[in-house]
Amino acid sequence: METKLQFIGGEWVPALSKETREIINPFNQEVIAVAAEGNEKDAKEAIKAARKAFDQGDWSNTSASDRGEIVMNIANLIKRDREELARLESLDTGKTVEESRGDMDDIAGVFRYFAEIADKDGGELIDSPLPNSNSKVVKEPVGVCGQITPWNYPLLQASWKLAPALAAGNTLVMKPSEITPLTTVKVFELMDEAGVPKGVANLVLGAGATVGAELSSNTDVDLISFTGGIETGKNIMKAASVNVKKLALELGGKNPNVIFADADFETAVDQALNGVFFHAGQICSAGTRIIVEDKIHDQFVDALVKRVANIRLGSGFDENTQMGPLISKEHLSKVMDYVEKGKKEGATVAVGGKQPEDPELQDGFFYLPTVLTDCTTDMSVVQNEGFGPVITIEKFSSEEEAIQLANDSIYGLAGGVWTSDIAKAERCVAKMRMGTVWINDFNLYFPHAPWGGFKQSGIGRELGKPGLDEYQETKHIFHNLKPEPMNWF
Ligand SMILES: NC(=O)c1ccc[n+]([C@@H]2O[C@H](COP(=O)([O-])OP(=O)(O)OC[C@H]3O[C@@H](n4cnc5c(N)ncnc54)[C@H](O)[C@@H]3O)[C@@H](O)[C@H]2O)c1
Ligand SMILES: C[N+](C)(C)CC=O
Repeated sequence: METKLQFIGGEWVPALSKETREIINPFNQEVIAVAAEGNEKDAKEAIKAARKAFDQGDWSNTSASDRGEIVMNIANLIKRDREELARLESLDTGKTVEESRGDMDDIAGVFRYFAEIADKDGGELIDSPLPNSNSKVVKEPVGVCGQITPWNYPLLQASWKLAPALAAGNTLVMKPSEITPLTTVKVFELMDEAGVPKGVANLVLGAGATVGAELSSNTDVDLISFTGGIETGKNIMKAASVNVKKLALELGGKNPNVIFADADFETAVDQALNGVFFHAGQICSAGTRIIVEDKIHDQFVDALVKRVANIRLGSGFDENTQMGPLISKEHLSKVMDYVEKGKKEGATVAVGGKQPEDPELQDGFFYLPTVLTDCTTDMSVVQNEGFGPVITIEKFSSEEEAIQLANDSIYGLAGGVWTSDIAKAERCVAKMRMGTVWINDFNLYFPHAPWGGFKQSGIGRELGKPGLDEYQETKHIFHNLKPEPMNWF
């Protein structure tokens, strides 16, 4: 597949340098596409196009309902091309096609949601302190938005940024992860087909250090929205300070899944697996930190290990496969180092802890689903995000201890509590310092519910009404209907 093009000012163009990058299938390391490799110069061109479209184009003044209609067209085109998009996502990321189909349904739902709320907030009149006056508050687009996405959910994370930015009347430049650009390229074709005007949505492909850094530091960009790792987030935050850009950061997590002895045991075990092993654990909100009540610890570990040992690895295109490979050789080696460090610190490998020996999996970046027991809160495997199929298990003996452990983290993205005691569940979630907390569930997200992190898991929210607010400025307009001199001076 040839994808040597970027989308700038409504035209498909190669990188100015003519450089390209090979896109690799993580299942077998075959080259599946050749993509343009843009750099700072391409990013500057795209920002110029987005600036012009915002300052001189009609998009920001188009009625919100007309913008909503175009965003709805995108949702419908994603539904139309669901299978093609899902297969492309699986080819690029290694995840199962079934998972990718679910992602495409979620993505269409995200565009539909923001299309529907685009025209639902026309502003409000507020009480004025003076007679013969009125005071109103209106929402306006922020301007030119830089949007940077990761490789794990390439199109899903892109949709959480594209849909609200367009619905709110902004123009944008998106940079997908350089290793998984394929579905984002395809969606820019669909946005063009859906009627997004020229220059409004621009796409630059390439590395973070070049394209991403330019988007973060360029003073013509008014907002930067980033999803990715915590260290990259900190760099972007520094770069964005140059013109005090608005900033939205969706960063990592090491998410606690607290299991009390009175939980529905079978369901808690089953959902603990779902909470981690989709996409080989490469999920920001994966429940990789299991904190289980000591009374059921051994029984829980036994049940979990039996199920984990039976997870079927393979090609995402094989319908028997339950878990695909990791994204890259570099990432595989990071996950291996993470587990080795945990072992040195005293964790015990209850299952997994190595690459599979199956000859059919030797060309892919596979790692066995892994459970580490005897974990304590001071260990690096408990504190750091592994971003792989690795669960750490800790024990607790009281509700207070469970909460204390769950909150003992620099992260605050998501967490879960399993119990049949409703009051206990409510007490726990009230104290858990995370942007999303599930009671008797894990890893559920949908367009209406805001998503984002407490603590170092991020700044701001995507999805829900707050996800639209990120892309809007609030303006107060005071109108004096009977101006007269004050004669103060
Ligand atoms: N909170 C969430 O909703 C959420 C969702 C998905 C992924 N994530 C996080 O993403 C991380 C994994 O993704 P990743 O490895 O692609 O992250 P990453 O930080 O390495 O890269 C993310 C994006 O940032 C770009 N980038 C890299 N350096 C840059 C720089 N200096 N300036 C600007 N852009 C730069 C990359 O090219 C890529 O497009 C994990 O930590 C995961 O938890 C968070
Ligand atoms: C936000 N989510 C869960 C869709 C993907 C995180 O990596």
